[in-house]
Amino acid sequence: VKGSARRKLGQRNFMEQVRECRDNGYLLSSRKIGSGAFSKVYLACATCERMQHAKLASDPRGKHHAMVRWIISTAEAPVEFSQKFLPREISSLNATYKHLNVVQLYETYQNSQRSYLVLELAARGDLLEHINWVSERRCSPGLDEEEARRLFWQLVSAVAHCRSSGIVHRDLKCENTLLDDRGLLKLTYFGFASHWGLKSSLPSTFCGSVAYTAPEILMSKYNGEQADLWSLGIILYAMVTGKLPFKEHQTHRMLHLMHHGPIFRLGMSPECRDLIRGLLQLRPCARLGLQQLAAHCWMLPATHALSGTTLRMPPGRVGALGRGCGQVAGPSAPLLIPHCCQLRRSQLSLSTRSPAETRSLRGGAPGTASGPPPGPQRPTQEVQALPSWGSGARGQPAWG
Ligand SMILES: Nc1ncnc2c1ncn2[C@@H]1O[C@H](COP(=O)(O)OP(=O)(O)OP(=O)(O)O)[C@@H](O)[C@H]1O
Repeated sequence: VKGSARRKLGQRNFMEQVRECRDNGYLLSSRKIGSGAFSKVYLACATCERMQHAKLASDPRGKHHAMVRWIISTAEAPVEFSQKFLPREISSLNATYKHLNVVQLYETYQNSQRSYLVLELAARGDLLEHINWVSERRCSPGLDEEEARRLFWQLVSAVAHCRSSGIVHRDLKCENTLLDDRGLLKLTYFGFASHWGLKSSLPSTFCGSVAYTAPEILMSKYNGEQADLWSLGIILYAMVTGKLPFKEHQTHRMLHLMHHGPIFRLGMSPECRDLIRGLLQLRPCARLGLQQLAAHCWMLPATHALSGTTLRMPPGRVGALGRGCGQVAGPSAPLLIPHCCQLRRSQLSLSTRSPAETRSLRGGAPGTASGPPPGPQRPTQEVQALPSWGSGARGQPAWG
């Protein structure tokens, strides 16, 4: 009886959401893409009238038909979530709008019960799923360096764009980078992001997931920008090895591992090792800066492989010169960023795992799914090489 009452309530809520969406110009599909602790993500499309909305009409990809609708039951969410993280997410996505590698937020609206976010659809799961799936298919952990370079380049480009928009992400990890149906990487989840100039440059809260967290944050000496560079190093290592470089639950053991540096597998190119080492420097000021990272010799083939637009780095954000084999561009030198990536299909047989399977990969956190995501069926047995072993579903923060 309890179960059927809950089902009825669920149906009534869903019908309310359908109505609220229609009133706001969106048709909600019954297909749930996934759910979080306080959210449900559904596929939706805009009505013709809604399509005239400025942001939808100027979608950089011109792909208007598919988008996700993130519905957050504000009534059920804790105050901290609805008053702190959600507004942060929205303002960061607004600030970083119009970059090919950052998830686009088209619109938001809310009532007393719910907040609705209309987001660009990234239909192919996250980077973690992709790495695990490719590893399984290749029977060898990690992506090949060419593919890793192409994806990493897009991530660096997204991070550089965020910086030039005044946003420091502070929770960079494989699970927070999604892939769309063209295999383009989309940075998302800005709930822990900080804006330059709003407060002091040192964030006061510990954000993110331990496995991707920089040592200075574990030691309570914060600097969001340089910590993001550490996380980029962890992500690159994860891409090319299919593993996390440092895996310990206790902070002091984690710091001990970090102190010894990452262990590289045979076969990894010296350039790639050099880049990872440059990012995984214990001292934040010794870490490669974004400009140096983008100009590093391991990254350079990506600039040839991708047709590009130019991106100027924010002034005064250039790190120390001359690390490793990276060639340092001048402070105002434009960086090539991917404009339209010519990615090979064979390299982009991305995840079509259902959210339920995704959850099991992420450590069995709660989440439901109704219906598989689009694309060909994939084996359900996944390599669990890269558990998201931080502190929660998608690495809920370990609050200090
Ligand atoms: N723009 C998007 N395109 C496609 N799928 C998305 C998009 N945004 C979120 N999702 C998927 O929807 C699911 C739920 O995401 P959501 O952000 O609501 O919760 P979560 O962050 O995964 O969980 P929690 O909030 O509990 O940490 C995830 O599996 C995520 O991959």
